Amino acid sequence: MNKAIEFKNVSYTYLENDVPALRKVSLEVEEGEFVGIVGPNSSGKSTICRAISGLIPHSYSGQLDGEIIVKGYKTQEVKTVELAKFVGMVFADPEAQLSQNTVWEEIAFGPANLGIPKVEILKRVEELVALLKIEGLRNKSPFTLSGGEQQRVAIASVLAMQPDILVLDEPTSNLDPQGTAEVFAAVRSLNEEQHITVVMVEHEVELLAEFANRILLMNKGEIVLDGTPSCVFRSTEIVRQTGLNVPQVTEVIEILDKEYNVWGQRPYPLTVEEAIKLINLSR
Ligand SMILES: Nc1ncnc2c1ncn2[C@@H]1O[C@H](COP(=O)(O)OP(=O)(O)OP(=O)(O)O)[C@@H](O)[C@H]1O
Repeated sequence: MNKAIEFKNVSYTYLENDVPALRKVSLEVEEGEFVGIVGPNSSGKSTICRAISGLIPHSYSGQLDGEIIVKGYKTQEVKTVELAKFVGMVFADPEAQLSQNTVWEEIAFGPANLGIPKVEILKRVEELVALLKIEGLRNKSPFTLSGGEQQRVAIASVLAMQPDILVLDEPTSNLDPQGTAEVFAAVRSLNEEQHITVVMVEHEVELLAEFANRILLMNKGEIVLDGTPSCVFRSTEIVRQTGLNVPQVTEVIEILDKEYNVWGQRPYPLTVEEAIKLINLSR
């Protein structure tokens, strides 16, 4: 397995801020992983995303120590336009990422700026509208779409640059449940079928528990837990100490177990499906 992202002892303090946003963070992400980042407000989640995409240090002022290596390149030494060929970044507000008259032009915009030949751009746009299930929206204005559709267009326009790594910073925080489900389904298929490495900051712990294969729990600029969703969300005490909730199913089973000792040696489930499976297995 090749490393997609490496943080070696990374600390970062924004200019005019006394408190470091990242404190000696070390991290290795292999190609093809789907990493979910959770943590309370101000714990450093967005800062990690900015550091992966090179916005830190290139577009933010502050003190960066340690080394960040993306696809073998030290981000400190490579311009953000160069890094954009490896890393695509999607933000919370889909509308703010859109600028063109039609969905087609929106997706073609990035590669056209890079001077990619028109035939290649055509091919990429057609592949992406199919992949993100937005074929019917090609000629529509991005500004007339639903939040979920807009976010999928934003993801498609980032993917048009063919990055190996997709970083999403709370991509569903402005979306309704339907839009959230659309974005998660799209990201899962990009990860599983296109083998794109995914790093996703998300408040929806239930969905991350189901979709990600690794969770980082951040608190006060540090990674306090790093493991499979099952390993992280079953560390209920540590998760709660940071002020976060564990998935609701896990919480209910834990309460029942503590009160009535009904769960035995089985691991606490993270999803309803898992709970039903574990209950059926023990019948
Ligand atoms: N542009 C900035 N300038 C100065 N300080 C910043 C900036 N962005 C973030 N910070 C500070 O860095 C720390 C970490 O912020 P960050 O946005 O990475 O946290 P977060 O976990 O993403 O929070 P949230 O969940 O609220 O978005 C916070 O103390 C925050 O105030």
